[in-house]
Amino acid sequence: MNLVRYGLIGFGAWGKHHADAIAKAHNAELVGIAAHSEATAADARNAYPDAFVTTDYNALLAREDLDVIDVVVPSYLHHEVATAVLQSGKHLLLEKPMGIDLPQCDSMIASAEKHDSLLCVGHELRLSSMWGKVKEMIDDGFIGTPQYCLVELSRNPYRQGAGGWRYDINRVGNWILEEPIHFFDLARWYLESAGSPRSVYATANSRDPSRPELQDNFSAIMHFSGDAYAVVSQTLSAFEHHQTAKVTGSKGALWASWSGAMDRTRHPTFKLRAFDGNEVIDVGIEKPTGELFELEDQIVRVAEAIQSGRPLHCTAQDGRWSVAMCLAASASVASGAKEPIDQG
Ligand SMILES: NC(=O)C1=CN([C@@H]2O[C@H](COP(=O)(O)OP(=O)(O)OC[C@H]3O[C@@H](n4cnc5c(N)ncnc54)[C@H](OP(=O)(O)O)[C@@H]3O)[C@@H](O)[C@H]2O)C=CC1
Ligand SMILES: O=C1CO[C@H](CO)[C@@H](O)[C@@H]1O
Repeated sequence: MNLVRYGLIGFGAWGKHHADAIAKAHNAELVGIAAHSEATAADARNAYPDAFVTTDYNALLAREDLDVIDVVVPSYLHHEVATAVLQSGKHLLLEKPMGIDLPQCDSMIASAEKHDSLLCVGHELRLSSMWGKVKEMIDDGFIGTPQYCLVELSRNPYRQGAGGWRYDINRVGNWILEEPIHFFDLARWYLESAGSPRSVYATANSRDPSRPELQDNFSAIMHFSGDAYAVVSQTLSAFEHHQTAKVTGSKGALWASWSGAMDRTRHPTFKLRAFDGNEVIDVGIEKPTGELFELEDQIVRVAEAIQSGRPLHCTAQDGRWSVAMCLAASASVASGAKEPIDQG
């Protein structure tokens, strides 16, 4: 089968990992890269001398030898760049958050439908051998009817990002869209049988009085249409990177944990323990898990969707839900009240 031809827009901290994952993929090739500054373009040329490199993403999009464009730019540019990709008629892998507001998400969904393009959003944790195993065991009925889910992270502070975009509320949207968005996505996925997320109550605070709008500590309780609920909690005032998910049901419980020196380590420790109502077992995880591994699987999975129609792990609608949950949580932090979640 022909290799799927990838173009990449954005060659920053995470974009470089995307490039590496595309170059490694058995079913893909990295044909071109659009960077922003000349300095970043020079980095891309050095790392990938055979690739077409430009500082104008429209020059990349004008090429006819590309099947899919992978967009890894600061979040406030997702809508602008993704729209140009879809208008060029190519498939799209777009990093999370899908957009920083819901009209952006809706217009990208409409554009993908109009151009008959695949639109995958980069919630790669769904492909994890461990976070995905939790989902598989829930769906197999291991814990009975799922009723409660906690996803929690304790980590070191965010990086600034190119030109400081991650610490500028107008460009980042809010900090819930940065990392808790992954956990809202997991919680909704795990509690899928409980119906749709309906409302959220959230609270947050900042460790730095000069930027109260950027909140280091964040906690939310999200209610589903049945009586199930999820708790998402994160602190950025800690050390290393330690993530936990606990899911309980009418019969049993699952407890997954992951720890690394940082989010991008290739040498994490991780464990999944499971209780079926009778005994506690350690569940074997067949391959390493961590966002670099999941990113590699995501690149392959999108290529498979193009080659053979394999369903995407995370659709545009899933990406929109994740943004909707974060925006409702952000509104709740501001209002101090429980807020409804947009149902689309
Ligand atoms: N799914 C996940 O687990 C993760 C997702 N992300 C998401 O990925 C995105 C990028 O994050 P990250 O890599 O950390 O951010 P960085 O700030 O490190 O990198 C962003 C890059 O985008 C480039 N850029 C800006 N404008 C353009 C443009 N018009 N054309 C081409 N390139 C452009 C910048 O170029 P220059 O350097 O030249 O200024 C920079 O290199 C964000 O949306 C973030 O939320 C990030 C980490 C993990
Ligand atoms: O998963 C992630 C790791 O942290 C980054 C911020 O530093 C996020 O952008 C990202 O989504």
